[in-house]
Amino acid sequence: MIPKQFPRLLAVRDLVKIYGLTAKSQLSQNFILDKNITDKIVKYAKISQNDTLVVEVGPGPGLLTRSILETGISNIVVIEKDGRFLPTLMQLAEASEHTLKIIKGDMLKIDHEKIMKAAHIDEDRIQVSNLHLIGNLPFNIASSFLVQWIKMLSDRSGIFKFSNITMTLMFQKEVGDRIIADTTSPQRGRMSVLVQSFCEVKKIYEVPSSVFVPRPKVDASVIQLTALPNPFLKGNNNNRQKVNSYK
Ligand SMILES: C[S@@+](CC[C@H](N)C(=O)[O-])C[C@H]1O[C@@H](n2cnc3c(N)ncnc32)[C@H](O)[C@@H]1O
Repeated sequence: MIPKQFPRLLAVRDLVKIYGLTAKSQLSQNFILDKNITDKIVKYAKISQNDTLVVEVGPGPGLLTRSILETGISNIVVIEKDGRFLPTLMQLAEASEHTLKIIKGDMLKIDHEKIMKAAHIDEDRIQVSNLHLIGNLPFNIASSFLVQWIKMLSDRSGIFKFSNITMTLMFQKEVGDRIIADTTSPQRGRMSVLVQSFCEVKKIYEVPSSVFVPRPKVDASVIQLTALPNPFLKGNNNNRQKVNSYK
């Protein structure tokens, strides 16, 4: 369901000009200002209304966010470190009738309770709910994000307590290739083994450097990671029972 106010919002490209939003290289800001591309990312990500919560990391001026909202999703929280984007994101939040909640913060340091609070999700619902984590990640720290999230996924902490978790994340192509490399690939390394121990992985979209503003030196790819079932969760605890039976 598309909120009625959306067509009256200024185009993100114009908002970027109006607010003088030049990219900050230290925050690895390479924007996508072409709605066809963000719509495709969302389409290939298969974000659905079954997703209880969508969390977007680094929304920037918010074009990918608009594409997500247009799926009719009812709950989205975005975390953005750069305060300059707050006015454009707030316009979008108002137009979405507050389906969109904004947190200004650093995703590497944030207390995930803050995300759960913003989303109004209580602990009881988490174990039967779906989380979709999405983002055109800042290339310079994308691997740090992923390693932190896999660690949290391994102990099911923070937002990784949800029972079903899908992540749709943009990486620079070379990093994406390492994440999905199988045992026969020369690109296989620590990152492939770590991520594939906890997730099914696939490349869903290749994005040439020419679609970003400013244009980075490298191409990118969107990788989808689906968390493998946790053997220690309720209803899925065969391993734990096996351990107990030896006592
Ligand atoms: C590659 S840009 C993508 C922007 C926008 N999503 C797009 O596709 O046009 C990365 C975004 O992540 C933000 N960012 C960088 N480091 C961050 C962090 N530690 N926590 C949250 N956001 C961060 C940047 O300010 C920027 O908006």
